[in-house]
Amino acid sequence: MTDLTDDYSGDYPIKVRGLTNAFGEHVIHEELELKVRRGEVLGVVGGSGTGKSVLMRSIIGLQQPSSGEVEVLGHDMMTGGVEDDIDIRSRWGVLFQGGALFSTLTVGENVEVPLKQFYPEISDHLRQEIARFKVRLSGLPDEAAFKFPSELSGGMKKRAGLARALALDPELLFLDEPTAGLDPIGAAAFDNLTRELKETLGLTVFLITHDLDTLYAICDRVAVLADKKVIAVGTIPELLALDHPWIQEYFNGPRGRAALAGKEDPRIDAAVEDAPDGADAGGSDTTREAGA
Ligand SMILES: Nc1ncnc2c1ncn2[C@@H]1O[C@H](COP(=O)(O)OP(=O)(O)OP(=O)(O)O)[C@@H](O)[C@H]1O
Repeated sequence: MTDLTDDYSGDYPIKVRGLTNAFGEHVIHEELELKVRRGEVLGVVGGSGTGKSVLMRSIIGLQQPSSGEVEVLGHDMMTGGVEDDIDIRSRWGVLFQGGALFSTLTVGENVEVPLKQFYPEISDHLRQEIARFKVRLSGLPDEAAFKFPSELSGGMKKRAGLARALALDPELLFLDEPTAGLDPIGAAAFDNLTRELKETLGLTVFLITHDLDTLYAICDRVAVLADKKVIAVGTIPELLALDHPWIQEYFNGPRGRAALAGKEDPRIDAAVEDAPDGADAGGSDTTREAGA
């Protein structure tokens, strides 16, 4: 892996070393390396099927890798004990693709689920109050707490999923394609919310996305998955300087350029100017639907 920014002296709440994942003969990751910095929003990009979700599942212990090391908040996810595992799971929140809300529970009750699981001693009243606070924190109106997922718009469902991910005051937040399926205004609002929560709550965010606007708007660095590995991790200007065909096509192709339009970051402008040739500069498209 090429880590393009080596001027960092802080700690890494997520460390992945030599990770290999395979389903039968199908090798998804081979000796993958990744380190996530404390307090950053790390965007994770890559073509469809490159294993972004499998990587996230490996980090949070939902996927048993074939080999390698995964360390989260100092905890070895491969060999840690059950008690430790339970403790560590209360220190992160996850927003899965599609929200993964329980359809028979209201939004408030969905947010209460992890509170009940990890803090059964909390009174019903306090638990409900905490859940309603998380619902508001996620930008939903108070009354949304009493609605069922089927009564919510796609954007509201994402926010409800976010409220549940924030239930336990996590240090780490995992977001799997949080803006997929949202209209551009809803997606931009979700981006802003993510950034605001990251800054006010001091979160470290692992964010899988195909959404170039999200990358430009809120990601401190971006990790690129290809060839079964994280081929590079760095800021967008740093990635743009690399002569890798997928990276060039992704960031410097028509959708990448459209996402860039309107951004006033001289570092990015300079990087585009200096980027190796080869990207298709023609055409235009809706950047919020940008796929890989
Ligand atoms: N439980 C599983 N059993 C078998 N194969 C799986 C399983 N989970 C994922 N895969 C395969 O692993 C590969 C990577 O899947 P993954 O969902 O991580 O891709 P992704 O990069 O997140 O894709 P997308 O951007 O389309 O969401 C795919 O080929 C997928 O079919």
